[in-house]
Amino acid sequence: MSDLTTVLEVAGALGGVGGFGLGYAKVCAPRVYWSLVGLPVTWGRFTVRYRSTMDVCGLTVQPSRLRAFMARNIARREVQPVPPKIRRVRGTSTGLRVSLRLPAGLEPADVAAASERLRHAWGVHSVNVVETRPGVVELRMTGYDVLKRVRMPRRIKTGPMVVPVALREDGTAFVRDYRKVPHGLTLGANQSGKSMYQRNLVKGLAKLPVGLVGIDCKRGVEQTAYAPRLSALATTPEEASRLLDVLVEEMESRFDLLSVHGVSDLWDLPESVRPVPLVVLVDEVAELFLTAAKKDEERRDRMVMQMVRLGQMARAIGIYLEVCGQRFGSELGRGATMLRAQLTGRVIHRVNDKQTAEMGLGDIAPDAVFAVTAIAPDRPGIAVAGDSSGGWSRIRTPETSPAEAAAVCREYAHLTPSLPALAPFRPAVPAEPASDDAPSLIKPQPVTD
Ligand SMILES: Nc1ncnc2c1ncn2[C@@H]1O[C@H](COP(=O)(O)OP(=O)(O)OP(=O)(O)O)[C@@H](O)[C@H]1O
Repeated sequence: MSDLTTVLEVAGALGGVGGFGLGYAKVCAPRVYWSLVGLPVTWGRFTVRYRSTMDVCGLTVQPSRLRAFMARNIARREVQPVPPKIRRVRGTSTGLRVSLRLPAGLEPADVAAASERLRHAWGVHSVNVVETRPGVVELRMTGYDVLKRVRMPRRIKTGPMVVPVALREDGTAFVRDYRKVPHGLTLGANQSGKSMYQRNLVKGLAKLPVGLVGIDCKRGVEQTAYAPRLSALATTPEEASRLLDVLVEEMESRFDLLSVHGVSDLWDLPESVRPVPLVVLVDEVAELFLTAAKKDEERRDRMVMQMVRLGQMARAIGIYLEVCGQRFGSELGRGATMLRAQLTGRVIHRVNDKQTAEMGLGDIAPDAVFAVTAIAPDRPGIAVAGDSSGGWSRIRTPETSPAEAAAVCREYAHLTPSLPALAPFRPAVPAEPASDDAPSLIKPQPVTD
């Protein structure tokens, strides 16, 4: 009897420790908890309840006459409504992916409309529906809130101008693919996470063979730290205006090069003559539009016109715009909405009013405006990313400190291209912070080629 009691006591203790361990893992290591407990349970629940869930969620169709006829003659049983056919079920470290072939009569929008009901039925955190091919959708379920503590997936599709920046709420990576969506706009109120987003972007871009050009008219407070990796930096509207003129000249000379080689796109040029792609990072865009005196208006108008020209034509010659600000509407002045229309890669953080959310997404993904207004103030970094296809998703960047981004820029400084036209704008490089002393500035070496 005492042996049995001991065994029960040990089993109880182990159970308690195990239960505590699982409870701890659920809160502090949700990925581990999901892999050990959530995934098998959800997979089982999905398998057992699939047909009935699809039925009650209105995701079944009446069988075809032929099927009904065959069923009557062969099986002699009542014919059931038909749910989408399961093609593949795959567990991931964040959730469960199910690929479904839709029967005639169901469309992806029907499944998307039922995603909230499916989420409750299978007890998962979220269900996102993505059309992967005509007639095939993928249900991307997440077992826990992956945006709470962001960890980027280990395997991410890369490409010559592809930068992983953030995590989507379905557990996949959100990437900026400049060849697909050449120009981007990031909006958000104070403390919404714009700088963190830019930091992640710069950290990714710094590792690619591209030239980075900074325009930061807040006296360079954000972008000076990236100096080792910047080919040019403008910190005042006057400098920005001159830099934009140079970029437009660069664009024109690149077009001449394309015409000499009889191609219409930078990426069609032979590698030996292909100029390096440039990403122009504009921080706090409103600073470029604001004018204190009448005499500044002419410069402002010219600057906006140059940016609109770059927005309209520079994709073909590999110059991409990445603009960031708090608001971007017609109140900024002439040309603002024309420029905004060119910036189709939109990332909108928490904003102060619905009107700003509409400025950001109303023209390209109107369904996403509500999602922006619903971003909670206590979750900085959450944003809604939309593009001109009308699709959108909720994203969040991993936390990256300014020191981390600056360190990556220093590490990849050797990739900074020497562009003679931009040499006058090459920023001074802050010395590596060795102590708590204020960083000193080292003047850049003159560009020789
Ligand atoms: N992805 C994120 N995850 C966690 N915390 C974040 C994230 N993004 C931003 N934050 C936090 O939110 C705060 C504000 O972020 P950030 O400075 O990027 O905002 P901002 O929009 O650039 O603000 P401002 O316009 O005032 O400069 C910071 O304390 C930052 O650590």
